[in-house]
Amino acid sequence: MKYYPVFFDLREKVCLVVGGGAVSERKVQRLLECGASVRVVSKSLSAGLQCLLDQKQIQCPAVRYSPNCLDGVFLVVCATDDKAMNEQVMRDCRSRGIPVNVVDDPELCDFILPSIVEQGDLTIAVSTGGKSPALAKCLREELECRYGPEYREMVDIMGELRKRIVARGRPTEENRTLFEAVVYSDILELLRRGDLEGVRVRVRELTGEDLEIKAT
Ligand SMILES: C[C@@]1(CC(=O)O)c2cc3[nH]c(cc4nc(cc5[nH]c(cc(n2)[C@H]1CCC(=O)O)[C@@](C)(CC(=O)O)[C@@H]5CCC(=O)O)C(CC(=O)O)=C4CCC(=O)O)c(CCC(=O)O)c3CC(=O)O
Ligand SMILES: NC(=O)C1=CN([C@@H]2O[C@H](COP(=O)(O)OP(=O)(O)OC[C@H]3O[C@@H](n4cnc5c(N)ncnc54)[C@H](O)[C@@H]3O)[C@@H](O)[C@H]2O)C=CC1
Repeated sequence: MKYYPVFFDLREKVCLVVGGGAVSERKVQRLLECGASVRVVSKSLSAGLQCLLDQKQIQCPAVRYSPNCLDGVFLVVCATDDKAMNEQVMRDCRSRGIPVNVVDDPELCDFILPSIVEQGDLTIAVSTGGKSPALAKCLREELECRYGPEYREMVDIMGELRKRIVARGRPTEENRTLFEAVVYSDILELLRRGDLEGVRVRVRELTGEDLEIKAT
């Protein structure tokens, strides 16, 4: 069994979460962070979900699930503790071609969710192919220590440099050599030390670009 890892752009897309407990709340939080428009259908809501509803950050169009809850929905996460309900949601999604995650049953899932480390626009996703969420979480905690805020700054620097260097219109091979020189330089170390002037000097030496380096 091999999963296909992808990064979806969920902005403005409607995502449905069925169930309103602690697990749903975690999934809803992540969907909101990614800019999704989140609908929750559940017999009850956790305190956190109720709060999101009061703040109009989520919609709760129904208390009882029915197949028309799937109208206009891009993807579904099903997190009830009712196995029959989970199976029904999965079948309805299948027949409409909507990808579904059933949290307590990988066999019913079209996709599973990884454990995630984020530093700005850097995302490191860990999956054990569904074998051990506890191990995925443990690795995530380790990676969080290893990949600190300097990576957020590094990604921003690389993003800006890439824009400028690609705009020069030179061959890809030449650009790649430049990007690699920056990535493998001591810039990460300088960022860790907070030596922003040092970073600016090094970027200029390596690429000829004069970037304004801001602490984030
Ligand atoms: C297959 C998958 C489907 C999916 O949900 O997408 C799935 C399934 C199940 N999880 C279960 C339990 C737990 N899940 C967690 C935590 C997380 N689970 C997540 C993902 C996934 N969980 C997918 C596979 C990911 C992979 O490939 O590794 C994470 C990574 C992401 C997220 O949920 O957003 C998130 C960590 C977030 C973080 O970094 O903190 C913890 C730990 C804790 O809560 O402390 C426990 C208790 C400890 C344990 O059991 O390991 C159970 C048994 C339920 C029961 O006992 O009845 C099942 C069902 C089964 O395995 O059959
Ligand atoms: N994948 C994961 O990360 C994990 C999965 N689980 C599993 O996820 C499931 C949910 O866990 P919790 O959120 O802790 O449970 P919970 O009991 O707090 O929440 C279940 C929610 O589903 C709603 N619900 C139940 N039947 C429903 C129906 N027919 N229609 C609509 N809503 C309905 C309930 O009102 C409640 O809001 C459990 O089955 C648990 O075994 C548990 C831990 C981690």
